[in-house]
Parts: sequence; structure tokens; C-alpha cells
Amino acid sequence: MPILEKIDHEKKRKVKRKTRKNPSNNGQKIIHKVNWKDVTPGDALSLLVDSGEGGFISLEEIDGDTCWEPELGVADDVYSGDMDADYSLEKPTKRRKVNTIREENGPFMESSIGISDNHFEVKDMKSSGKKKKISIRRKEVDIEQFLVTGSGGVPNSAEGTLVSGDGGSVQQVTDSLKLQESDDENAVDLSEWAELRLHPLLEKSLAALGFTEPTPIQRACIPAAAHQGKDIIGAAETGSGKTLAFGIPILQRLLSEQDKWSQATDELKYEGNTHKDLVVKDEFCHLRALIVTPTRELALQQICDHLRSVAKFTNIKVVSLVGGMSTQKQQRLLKGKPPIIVGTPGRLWELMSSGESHLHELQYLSFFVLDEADRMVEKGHFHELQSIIDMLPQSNKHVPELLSAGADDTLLNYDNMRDPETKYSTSIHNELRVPRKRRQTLVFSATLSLPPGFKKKLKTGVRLSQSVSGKAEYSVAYLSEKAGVSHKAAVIDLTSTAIVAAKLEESVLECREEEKDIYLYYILKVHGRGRTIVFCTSISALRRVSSILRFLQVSCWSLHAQMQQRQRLKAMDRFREKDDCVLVATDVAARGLDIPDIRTVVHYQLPHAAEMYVHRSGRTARALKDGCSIALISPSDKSKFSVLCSTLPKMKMLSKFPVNGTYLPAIQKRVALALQVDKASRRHSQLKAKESWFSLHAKELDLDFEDVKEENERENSNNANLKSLQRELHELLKQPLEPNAFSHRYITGAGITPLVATQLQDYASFRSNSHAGRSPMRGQKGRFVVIGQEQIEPLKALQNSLSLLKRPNTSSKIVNPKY
Ligand SMILES: Nc1ncnc2c1ncn2[C@@H]1O[C@H](COP(=O)(O)OP(=O)(O)OP(=O)(O)O)[C@@H](O)[C@H]1O
Repeated sequence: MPILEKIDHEKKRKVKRKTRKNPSNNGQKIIHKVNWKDVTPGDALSLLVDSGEGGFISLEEIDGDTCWEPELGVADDVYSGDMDADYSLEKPTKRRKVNTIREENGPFMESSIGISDNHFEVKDMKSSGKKKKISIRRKEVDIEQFLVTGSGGVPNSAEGTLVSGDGGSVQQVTDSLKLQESDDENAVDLSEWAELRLHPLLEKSLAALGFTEPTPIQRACIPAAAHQGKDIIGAAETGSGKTLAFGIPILQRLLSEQDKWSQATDELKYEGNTHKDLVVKDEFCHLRALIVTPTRELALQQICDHLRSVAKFTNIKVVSLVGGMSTQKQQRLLKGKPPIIVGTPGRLWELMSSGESHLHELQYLSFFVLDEADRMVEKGHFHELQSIIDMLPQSNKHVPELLSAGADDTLLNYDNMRDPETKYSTSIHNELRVPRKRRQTLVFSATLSLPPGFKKKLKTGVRLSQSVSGKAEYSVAYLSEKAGVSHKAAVIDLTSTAIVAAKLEESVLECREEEKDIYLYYILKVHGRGRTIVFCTSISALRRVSSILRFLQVSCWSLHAQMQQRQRLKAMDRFREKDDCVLVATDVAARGLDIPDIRTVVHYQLPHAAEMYVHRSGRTARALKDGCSIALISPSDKSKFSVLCSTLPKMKMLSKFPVNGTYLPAIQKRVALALQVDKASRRHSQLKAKESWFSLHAKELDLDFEDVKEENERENSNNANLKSLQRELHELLKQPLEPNAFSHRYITGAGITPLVATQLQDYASFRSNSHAGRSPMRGQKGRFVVIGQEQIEPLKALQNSLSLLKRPNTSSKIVNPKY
């Protein structure tokens, strides 16, 4: 928290004047938002330097020049900037100038394009060598092509070259060149992907996404699924990249088939070439991959978006079919015959059973994917999923040995298919010598347990016994069997005993039930940096929590199953847009929700099942990043907690989230007031509803005028009470959140950053020098500046407290033995 001291008003004015000179300098924003206090720091301060005990900031003099303001967002009374990125006292490095070509130069300013571009490149070549040379050549080619197209070609993103077009302007070309410059600057080394032998268009999109290497599950699944044609039963921790572990093999297979078809038809050289068109159309206008996933958010925002971003340089369309969205629109999309469909079982089955022809051409299906398979057997999904599976052509399930070999050249026996069109297609296949592979089934989950002898059972066709298939832990095995997974399937289980991501720090915070709001606000206000998801089990709790947070001016959004799909998507989009924002959600958001940089997950209410705890926590620490989860545990959570402990023994050993008690009185005051406002506001809504009912029906029902008047008076007094409470809360929130025992001697206990440590060191040495009569600052314009202690995010607070505990002579326990 910012603790700022001793600044006289004249100096403050100086700062104001200086900062005003530089409009890009936002220092004044911070300086004037802060409540300055006169405190004289004591010499004891020097003891704190590097002690790791906490933060203490002193400010002696502010100088406009040294106080260059990093771009911090000031949220109310706390700093919300990113320390690592923004607290540097260096001025920002100037952005390199990129030569631009003004529109008025006209579309044929050849030399300006060449000169400006080359000039830029030559400069760059000196600094970064070979890679840049390659990029120069590429640019020169592009520019030449631009000149050839003449009329203002625009870059074709699919090919990475310029094609003619009539709407393109020089500005567009310039923009594209600028884009390339930035691409080149971040040239991505894809050598780690080389062994996976991916199609160049996929490599291109991986480079654009900045994915330098496959994740372990991708490394294991892609060769087996994409090159050996195997079925996969795959499991890996949350956020480990499972979507692309099945997405890349699908795209790879479709792209390489497209290439083979193209090559084969070219070789045949039919006269008039109509045959080629027919075949290619026939082959690529069918449903080739059907991906089924349990939730709408997963289908829309994780899988569909993800596949589209990897397929962006190809012509392969990906369409999502989920409930809550317009059926008519989805039917229109199906008319475009997308080869890849991602859907939830309910809407998929609704469209299938309504006779959508594209969804009936399942004989062309090359991939059937079940994502988050363990959840599919839950109530509400299974019936439809079963019906979808029943629609799949049977031929795949008992393919003769030869055909199920899974090798690249495996041909599917089409004779047992009734569709004459398919036979026609098969004959073309033979004619063109393009082998058609069997359908592959890919089943993915974050958790996996297979019953003993499962693979043997698949081979012999012996069904899982009812006692086994009914068990929740064997749901993936059960579904795999139902979906017709081959006995040659590769079972890739990368789940560790921890199941959650390695870089996830889990913790618990014990409190009473009625204190949960206080601790939640503590986490969000004292630490909360970056995106946070707060999980509630019930919608009523979610509503209460979000309402209180809003009254406390915490930027937050809600997500639960009773919201309309449109609202759900809007909430997610808003949540994504802001770096420092809270999503209060029920378990609809627990699975598969992939929002970048969620820093913290708070379990406000514990989930009923361990699996859900794992998925909730897995919303952070994704894609090899780190993150923190905090479970608020009250005595009433005892039974749920013991369920979690029985499945996840590590729960008993989780670290305690550190709480700095000095903030609690101030936090408590705010939360108590917010609760009162919330209560009064609910009452207000109730009275309002009642009042309008009264005034509507008073005459009709012959109600006493006095009753109506009384009701109005009650409403008015409640309204006045609500307004006064709101004012009071508003005033309170304007104050900085200070620790109870705030004085120059106190430390926050939340840890200090390297910058603050250095500044404290400077300060200590300054003081000791000036005591010795040698002021090092004499004659200097500004001495030194400390803005305040950074708000540190929960993960760092937790890590700091753990590192303190690791020190010798520390007696605090990490374990959580209470429950
Ligand atoms: N090779 C890669 N390199 C870097 N990031 C990647 C890579 N592959 C995927 N990602 C990113 O990792 C994040 C998590 O991926 P994904 O959603 O596929 O995980 P998941 O295992 O399906 O998670 P969950 O089980 O929670 O659904 C995504 O944001 C994705 O963009």
C-alpha cells in the first residue's frame, strides 16, 4: 500500500508544474491522488533494508525530473500498476520510428516504399543479423509484388504475399509492412515443432501465436494422432494445451489431404478439368471433424476460437453450435458446410434430429472428439451424447485388423456403407490413389482413471461391466468404449498426482462464514492485481457477493447458468478486456474457460467434488504460467473439505494464505457498510415493487388510502437511509486503505519489491552519510523519490510468506490441520 510522507505544498506545486510540461507524464495523477502525510522516518528504517520483513516507504523530496511517472493506473486509493513493468524510474525508451508513407503520395510511390523500407532494414540488419536478412528479402519480394499488382494490392494473409485487389490503398500496404516489421522483430524460432512435421500453414499460425514449442501433451498426441492415425485417450493437467493436442491433428490431416488431392488431380490431368473440381468439392464440403464438449463457453471461446486462430492461414472453417444462440443462424452457418464443428451435446442433437443434412453426412467424418469427457456423463448431457454417438457410422467400430492398423495409408472399407454417394467417392479415391483413412476418435480429459484390463476389453469387444461403467471415476473409459475407441488407441496420461498445473500455488484461508466477505475484499483490495475469478457454489451466494463487491467499487462481472447466453458472453468479454478485474462465477466457468492471465482463483465456497476444485483452480496458471488459488474455508465447509482431502490428500498440506491483520479493521468497516447498503438496496427494490403494485391495484382492490400512504412513507424513509449509507460508503472508499497501526515505524508485512529495497538502501545510506556530516545529495536537484509500496499480487504474497517460513528459526506451520 502506498505510504507517503513528508512533502511540503510548495514542492507539490513544483511537481505539478514540471509534470504538466510533459503531457505524457502521468506522475501528477498519482501524486495528487495520494493522501500525503507528514511523518518523520526514524533511523530504525535502515534496519528494514533487505530484511524481508515488509515494506516501508519514505519520501523526502519529489523532483519532477526524477519522478518520471511510469504508466500506472490509479484505482481509487491504491496503485494498480504492474511493478515489474512500470515502476522503473527510467524514462521509457522511445519507440523506434517506422517510416510511413503518406496516403497523398498516391498508390505508385515505388521509390518511397523501397527507400523507406530498405532504410529501416539496413539499420536493423546491423543489430540483429541473419534472421533480419531473410526478412529483407521477403519484404523486397512483397514490395515487388505490390508493384506488379499495381492497383493497390492488399496482403493476402493466407499466403503471406500480396494479391491484387481493388480496394487496397497505400496506407494498407504500409500498415502491412509495419505489421511485418513487428513480426520480424519477434521472429519466432519453431525448431521445437520440427519433429512434429506440421503443415507450413500451421507452422505459420503457431509462429503468429508465439507458440515456440509444443506443450508435453501436444508433443505426445500430435505424432500419434496426426501421423500414425491413432485414436487417443488423453489426459493432462488443466491449462496444458489439450485443445491443440487434438486440434492440430485435425487440421494437419485435412490440410495434408487437401494437398494430396490437389496433387493427385493435377497428375491425372483430365481434359477440361471438371472432374478435379467435382472431386475436390465432393471431398471438402462434408463434415470432417465433430468436437463435442460439455459447456457453451468451452465450445465457443476456447475450442472454436483456438482452432480458428490456428487455422487462420487456411481455408478451413470452424463453426460452433451451442445452446442459447439463435438456431436459425446456426442453420445458416451449416449451409456453408463447415468441415469442423464444435458443439455442446444438446444443441448438436437438436440440429441433428431436426434433419440438418450437413450433420447427417457422418460417413465422411474423420474425427470424433470428446473434450472434457469426464463431464459428459453427468446428468443432462449424456442422453443427447448417446444419441449422437448412435448416429455415427458403425463401420469404424469393428474395422477389420488390416483397416484399423492406424497407419498413414489405412483405407476404410466402404462396402458396408449404404450411401451410393460414398461409393462414388470411394471409387474416385481409388482412381486418384488417395487413401482414405479411418475415422479417429479422440477422448480428452483433465483427469483419467481406467479400469483394470480396459485395453484388453476394447480389443476383445467385451463391454465394461455395469459395476465399472457406473462409477464416476471410470466415466472416460465408459465413454471411450461407447464412442468406439480402437483397441490400438494410444493412452496418453500426463496427469501427475497433483493434477493441477505445476506452477499453481494453492493455499487456504481459514475464517468464519460471516468473515468470508472481509477476507475476499482483503485479497482483492490489499493484493488483488490482475484478473481474479471468485467461485461460488450457489447462484444466490454469487449474487450477494457480486453485489457487495460492486458497492465496494471493485470492478466485477458475474457468470452463472441462469444468465442468457448473450449476457454470459458479454460478461466474459468484459472480463477479458480489463487487466485488473474480477469475475464472480459458479461452476459453469470452472471447466475449460481459457482466459489469459488469470492470476488468482478464490474458492469463496468450496465445490462439492474434488474434480471441480481441480478445474476451478485450473483457470489460473495456464500455458506454463504461474498463478495462485485461495480456498476460503469456514467451519461449515468441514464436510466438503474432508471430501476434497480424501481425493486430494495434498489439500491437508496446503499453505495458509498470509493475512496482514493491520488492514482488517479498515476492511471490516468498509465491508460492514457495504453489507448495510446491500441490505437497504434490496429493501428498496422490494418496497418499490410493492409500491408500484399498490398504486396499480389500489383502486381496483379498493385498498385503503392510508395503507398506500404508509407504504410510500416506508419507501421514502428507506430510500433516504439508503442514500445516506451510500454517501457514507462513498466517502469511506475515497480514503486510502491504511493499516490500523499506520505510522512511520510500521511495516506492511507483505514483502517489499527490489525497487523499494534499493530505495530504502539509498535512503539508509543517505541518512548515515548525512549524520556523518557528508550529505551526498548536496547540490543535487532532486534527491530521491519513493512513490509507495506496490500492491503485491496474492501469488507473490504467498510466495513471500513461504520463503519466510523456510528460514531457519521460523516456527509457523504451513500445514492446515484444523479440518
Ligand atoms: N504450445 C503452446 N505454447 C504456448 N501456449 C500454448 C500452447 N498450446 C496452447 N497454449 C495456450 O495454453 C492455454 C491453455 O490451453 P488449453 O485451453 O488448450 O488447455 P487445456 O489443457 O484444454 O485446459 P483445460 O483442461 O483447463 O480445458 C491457452 O491459452 C493456449 O492458447
